[in-house]
Amino acid sequence: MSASKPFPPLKNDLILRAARGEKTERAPVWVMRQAGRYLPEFRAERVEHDFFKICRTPELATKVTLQPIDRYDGLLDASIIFSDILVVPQALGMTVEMVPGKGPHFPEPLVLPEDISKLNQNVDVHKELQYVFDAITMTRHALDGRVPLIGFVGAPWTLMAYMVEGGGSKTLSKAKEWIFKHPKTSHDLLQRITDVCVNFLVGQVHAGAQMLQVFESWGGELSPHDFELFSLPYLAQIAKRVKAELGSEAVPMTVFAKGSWYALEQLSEIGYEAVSLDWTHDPKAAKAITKGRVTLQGNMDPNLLYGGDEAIVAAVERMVRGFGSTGRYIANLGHGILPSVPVEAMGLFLKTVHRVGLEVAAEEEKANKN
Ligand SMILES: Cc1c2[nH]c(c1CCC(=O)O)Cc1[nH]c(c(CCC(=O)O)c1C)Cc1[nH]c(c(CCC(=O)O)c1C)Cc1[nH]c(c(C)c1CCC(=O)O)C2
Repeated sequence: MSASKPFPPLKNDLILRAARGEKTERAPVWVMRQAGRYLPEFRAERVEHDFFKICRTPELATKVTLQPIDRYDGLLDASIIFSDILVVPQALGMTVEMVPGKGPHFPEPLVLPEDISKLNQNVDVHKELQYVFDAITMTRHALDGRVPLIGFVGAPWTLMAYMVEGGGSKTLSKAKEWIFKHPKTSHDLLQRITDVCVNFLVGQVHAGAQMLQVFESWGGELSPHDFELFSLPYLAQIAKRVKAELGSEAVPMTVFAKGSWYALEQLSEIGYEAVSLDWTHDPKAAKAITKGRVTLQGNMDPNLLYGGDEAIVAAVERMVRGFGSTGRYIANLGHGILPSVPVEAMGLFLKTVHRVGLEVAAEEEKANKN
């Protein structure tokens, strides 16, 4: 697979325009974890293949990335490459298993500060993560220009937390012990993860990714003070360095710091075109804080997809009317879609975003003429 063969022309660039702050005919929409277990066709692949086998096999990653695009034909305005944030700890030399029903598991997490010496030095992303680049290039061709392809990484604090906790955790007490007791080693570790993230994102764009998202899924576990010390500087560094390295090839970047509502203003000032919001933000309040500096993405509570048709429609109305439809807005959920959501509920969410988005766009145009 080579990135040198030209990619098919893009037929739908709504999300790229929305991210760059250009006017759109309606708000674009996609959903975090749109390829995943709520789709029966994804579960069928998982019966056959281990999770990381799918990630590591470009044909399989391409196939599942396209599953939601095909099923919700014409309703999704972006695809996101099928992979996981935990491929970066793997590239750093750690073993990560995906245990069905339990989630990620690291048999040998980082326990003592000196354990970071066991991690690979100077990670060559082309050696360790070439399979992601190949999957991106293959998917970009297979998409045939239907929608843009998003690449992603986990943010350094979230990845460090997994590497120290050894998996999910309710309290993050081990990772927090590190930052409080061993701040210097923690910063060393965060910097090493950042360096890999930067090279990995640059490589994803060279392979064909048209937009990038950084997932700080555990941002909200930090106090505002600790977020400013252990998350924000690395998020800022990633945006700055990726853009500098890509130069004229730079693509729009989104930051999603789940739970870090207190940092919205700062997140809108560190070089990302878009900030993704969880459902604890009120749309109008978030717009007032960010003052049009960035595109906002989100933010319906994913659990509303269990709430029945009426609740879904009402929530989409509130969301799209709150954010507006034609400027600096990308519709999404406030976090990943949950595994037991009915496929019809996702369909209704997407259709309603389109319908309300077009209605609001027409109203906005009328208001602008008056
Ligand atoms: C924290 C995080 C992870 N992975 C990811 C995050 C950040 C987003 C978030 O906050 O949810 C990101 C991610 N994970 C996955 C994608 C693929 C693209 C997409 O969004 O469709 C993306 C973008 C696939 C996946 N990643 C995972 C699955 C399910 C695994 C399976 O099939 O067994 C999928 C489809 C596994 C995973 N991977 C991770 C966890 C905690 C789990 C287990 C929880 C769960 O099972 O949902 C780590």
